[in-house]
Amino acid sequence: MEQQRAILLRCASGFPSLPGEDVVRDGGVQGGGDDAGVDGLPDGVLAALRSLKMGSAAVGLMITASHNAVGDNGVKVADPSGSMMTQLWEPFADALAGAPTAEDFVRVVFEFVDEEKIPFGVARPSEILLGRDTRPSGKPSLKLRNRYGGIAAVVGAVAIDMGILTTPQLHWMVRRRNEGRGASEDEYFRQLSDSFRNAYDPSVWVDGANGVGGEKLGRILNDGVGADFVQKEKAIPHGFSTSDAGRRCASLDGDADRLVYFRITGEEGRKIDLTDGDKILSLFSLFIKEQLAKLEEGGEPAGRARLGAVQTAYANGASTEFLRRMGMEVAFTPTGVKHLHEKASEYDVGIYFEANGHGTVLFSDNQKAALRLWEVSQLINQAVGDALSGFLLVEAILRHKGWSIEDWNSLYQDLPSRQLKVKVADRSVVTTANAETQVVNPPGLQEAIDAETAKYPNGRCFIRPSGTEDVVRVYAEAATQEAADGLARAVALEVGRSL
Ligand SMILES: CC(=O)N[C@H]1[C@@H](OP(=O)(O)O)O[C@H](CO)[C@@H](O)[C@@H]1O
Ligand SMILES: [Mg+2]
Repeated sequence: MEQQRAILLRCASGFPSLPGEDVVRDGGVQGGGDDAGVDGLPDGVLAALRSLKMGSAAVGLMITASHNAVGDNGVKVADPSGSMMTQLWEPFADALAGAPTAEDFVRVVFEFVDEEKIPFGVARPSEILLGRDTRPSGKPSLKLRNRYGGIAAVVGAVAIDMGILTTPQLHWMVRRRNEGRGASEDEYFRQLSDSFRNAYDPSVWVDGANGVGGEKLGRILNDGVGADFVQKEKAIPHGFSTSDAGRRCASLDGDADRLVYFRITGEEGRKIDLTDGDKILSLFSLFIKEQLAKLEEGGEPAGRARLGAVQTAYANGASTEFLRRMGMEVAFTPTGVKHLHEKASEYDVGIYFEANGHGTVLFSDNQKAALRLWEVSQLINQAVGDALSGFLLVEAILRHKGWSIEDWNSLYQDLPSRQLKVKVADRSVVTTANAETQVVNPPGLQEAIDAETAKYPNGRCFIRPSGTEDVVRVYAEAATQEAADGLARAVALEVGRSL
């Protein structure tokens, strides 16, 4: 234990040569001084400890900042099941990342090891699968070397560089590896293509956000592109033009775990018709409900499955109404896929999507017995939301129904909406309740929002602190675009005044 403490301290102090390098298979890490320091060390240590806690099962570490600007970077940790790292460990991750000195870092680690009874220092090596997106900062560098060093310093664990991957591919690989099944990229694509023969329509164009998703789909198209841009700005991404009007287009984000569709209308300059995550949820719900009804008609007990849709407050109000009218049970959770995923797993078939295009379908074991659904369950990534498998399933269902993107889009008409962000010094002063739809603190702000909202017919508005940026987000819906814009602006001013 003392030796482990000394090794960790040495790593955390930023020594250029790290212990355990020879147990690392890294395929080309340079020792250069391109980005000196110990960035990456906390994530390496975190992932290695998580693996130890879970009986040395494989854990994933994805180096990506998803839809954020190319200069940003971050990491995502995949648990041994392939889902996101347990929320119970988030305070520890924050404490590691925020430790001001090497000594503090080591103290945080050892306190946590004691508290969680992690079998620290055992001989059995754990395995960390590393993935990265196409950002230049993801390239093998000193940061990566620190990650390896951090991993090795904990237990002599082995890090395996899986190369450039989508986030969902890495989650899938972690899950498969821990099931003792083939986990290569070839196997990922084999599973997708086996369950998706002939569904890809070559007339569909894809905006890959210049990210790893595009590369995986055949290298397509990063500022002014991607699912976040298309969904929030409702504008045509770079690389597309009004001459593509009418065509069905899909847009992924930088690490391919978000998917939205759009159609360039060609009217009023650069306008698009957005078919967002809410509509993907609606399409999937419709299809799965129909299949269940058929099974039930045929006397199949699987047809009586408990089917649920999971949304956040950002879901367009019209989508919720559509789902409820269809007879779906609809549940709401706070923002962030970890919350939606957890809720969806309570159903026999749980479908979740954020409006921005993160989501997937989860099947309980008894449901997978139903054959069509089995095919769908094979196609759609059970570990995490995956834009590539989501895209293929949309294409398969549209083909099955003979639908165009207009048919699909006309399931319901979106209510006009507006999202704004207000830059604040300390977003943590805002706290919310009721799946983020009510402000608890600062006092009086919810009353001010209610008063503004009451001025607009069909108005709905909420605010919440972002989990990823130093901003408070404002969302408003109303009967007209002008009204939604007006409500969002008025509430943004209230937020500014009260913080
Ligand atoms: C309004 C919005 O799109 N929020 C996004 C954004 O979170 P914030 O906590 O709102 O910053 O990034 C998350 C991670 O990608 C995503 O899950 C979430 O939906
Ligand atoms: Mg993403």
